[in-house]
Amino acid sequence: MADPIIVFDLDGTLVETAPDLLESLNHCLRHLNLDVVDPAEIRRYVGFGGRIMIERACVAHGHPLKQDELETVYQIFLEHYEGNMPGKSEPFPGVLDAIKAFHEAGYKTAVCTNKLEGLSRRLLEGLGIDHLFSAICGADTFAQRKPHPSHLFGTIEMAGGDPERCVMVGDSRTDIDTAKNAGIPVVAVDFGYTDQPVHMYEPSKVISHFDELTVELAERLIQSAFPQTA
Ligand SMILES: O=C(O)COP(=O)(O)O
Ligand SMILES: [Mg+2]
Repeated sequence: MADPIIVFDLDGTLVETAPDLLESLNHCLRHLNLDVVDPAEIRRYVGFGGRIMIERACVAHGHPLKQDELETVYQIFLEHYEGNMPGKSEPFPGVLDAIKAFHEAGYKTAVCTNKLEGLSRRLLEGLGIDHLFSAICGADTFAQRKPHPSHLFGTIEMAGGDPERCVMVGDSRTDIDTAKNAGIPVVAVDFGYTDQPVHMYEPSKVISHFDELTVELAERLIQSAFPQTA
């Protein structure tokens, strides 16, 4: 039988990656002779993958990129980002304790991210935490990416999880929309990367620290989303 499962977004939810994304994005902006982005600004551009982050930053800095220029800059970004991994990135406070408590309660955990799968694996391996996840699924793992629900459903299936005993945890509108599109309850962290405060996107619950992400909370959310599974 499939196990209950918690599916985590990566950037801004599981791992604080902004300092390294910032360095690699600014490496690209310098290459284009554009002004660099500051730590607060980059938080508005993350959530849809690296290409869109670069695109948004360049538009904001008065230099919209043509498709071929974007591809070139994206390759520069990937090379720089991958070459510096795991850099200053680290898991958010309390998340590893929360994962441990879920494992002890019989839950699986998995990652569903709009980062490329290879980069995601490399980052989690670099941090020594890849073994915690039964599946690590990126923007290029399936035909569709978040906010398409098949990215989340595919992750759950690959992990051996039960889609009717699942909670998604994310930091952005993309994650909240993904979970809603899949009919799965979603916990939003309020310390990640988003253009608007996450409560505006009406997740099932907002938390400010992972000590609030308890097995009891997950069970309550699952029970109200899927009363028949209780
Ligand atoms: O890198 C991004 O833009 C998004 O990554 P995430 O889906 O893990 O937040
Ligand atoms: Mg995120």
